[in-house]
Amino acid sequence: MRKLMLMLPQGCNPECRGCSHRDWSMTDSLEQKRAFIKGKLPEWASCVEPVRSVTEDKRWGYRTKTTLSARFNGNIWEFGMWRRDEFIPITNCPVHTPGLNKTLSLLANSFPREHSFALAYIVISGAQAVLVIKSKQEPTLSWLSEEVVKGLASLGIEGLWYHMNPSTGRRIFEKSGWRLIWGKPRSTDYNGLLYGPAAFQQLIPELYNQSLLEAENFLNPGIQSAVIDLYCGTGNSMLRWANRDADVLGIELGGEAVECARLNVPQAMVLRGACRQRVPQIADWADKKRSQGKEILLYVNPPRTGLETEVLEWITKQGLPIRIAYLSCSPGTLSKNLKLLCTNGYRLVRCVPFDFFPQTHHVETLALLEKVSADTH
Ligand SMILES: C[S@@+](CC[C@H](N)C(=O)[O-])C[C@H]1O[C@@H](n2cnc3c(N)ncnc32)[C@H](O)[C@@H]1O
Repeated sequence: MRKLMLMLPQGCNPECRGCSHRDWSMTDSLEQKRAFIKGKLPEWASCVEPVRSVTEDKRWGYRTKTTLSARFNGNIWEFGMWRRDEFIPITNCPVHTPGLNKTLSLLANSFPREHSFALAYIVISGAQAVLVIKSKQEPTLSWLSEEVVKGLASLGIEGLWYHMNPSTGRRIFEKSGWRLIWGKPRSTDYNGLLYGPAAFQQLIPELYNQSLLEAENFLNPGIQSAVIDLYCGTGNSMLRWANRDADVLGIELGGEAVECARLNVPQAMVLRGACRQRVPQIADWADKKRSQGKEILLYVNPPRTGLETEVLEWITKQGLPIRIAYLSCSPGTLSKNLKLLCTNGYRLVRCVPFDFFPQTHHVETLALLEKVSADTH
């Protein structure tokens, strides 16, 4: 595909590989994303709708969360990413919100200027900031002056954590080793739901809510429905089903997300664990709801690895969900999962891509499926 090359915006480090569409026009980027999905889903290419995005002015400065490596270069603290042995500093990233960049700069200028402050990563998620320390020993707090705290608060930060993780590597967060060093442990997201420093959160509320609305319109839950929400996070989707008086079961692996989801959607039953391990409970719950005369609906939003084999087996063998909304961040695993679902009683009705990560090659896809006929299974 021929594409128009644009100038990089101010602050963008040409060495950074984070945004491979950053010098493409919006039209080129969205066309490439749609073509990429069609290429991954050739059987359903005609179902793939144009990619929904936000207006040009909202395609920069949208990231309210980031995870960056940290290093002390002998003089100052820097945040960025490692490529093999080379450190690529990211100081004023144009896809970050200005507030996020200011928070990073304030913290970098406040930390003790010494290698013994064993900071490995900084993770900022909305109003919660985590300093991941590659040591068992908690570092000094002498740097956290009233002035720093005031500065953080003025930038919208509400909770600051040390996370002691001596073995931190690719896996940044462990279950233990968390200590809130300032502020409060939970904040409220754009939809009014509680979240903590480790929970997953989608960016660009306008688009995310559009994807939830599409799923809601398709699933059409009501008092007659029982909705199974897999990989439910803090409960943004579950709240929609519960608000329409459906019975709701959510499954989520992250402890903090489960804790928040239970508070955010008290009407729902939320189980903690990997979905594959919760299949027996999912099956029991669905059978019970069926015997009460409820229709079964399914909403899934798994990580890149897609639906687990055990979950797919339950769906295809029992065939209980009459409609499925599947929000996927990986067209590759979506394609594999769709092949199985569509040769086992389901039909893809629509495929709506969303540009949740402008400037990058990433694209999210909402696949809407219905059961072919009630007596297929
Ligand atoms: C793409 S996020 C979606 C979260 C939520 N649906 C939302 O929109 O905010 C995937 C979620 O699945 C959780 N997760 C990852 N592996 C899981 C598994 N095997 N079983 C259940 N949840 C899992 C993650 O903790 C994360 O919250």
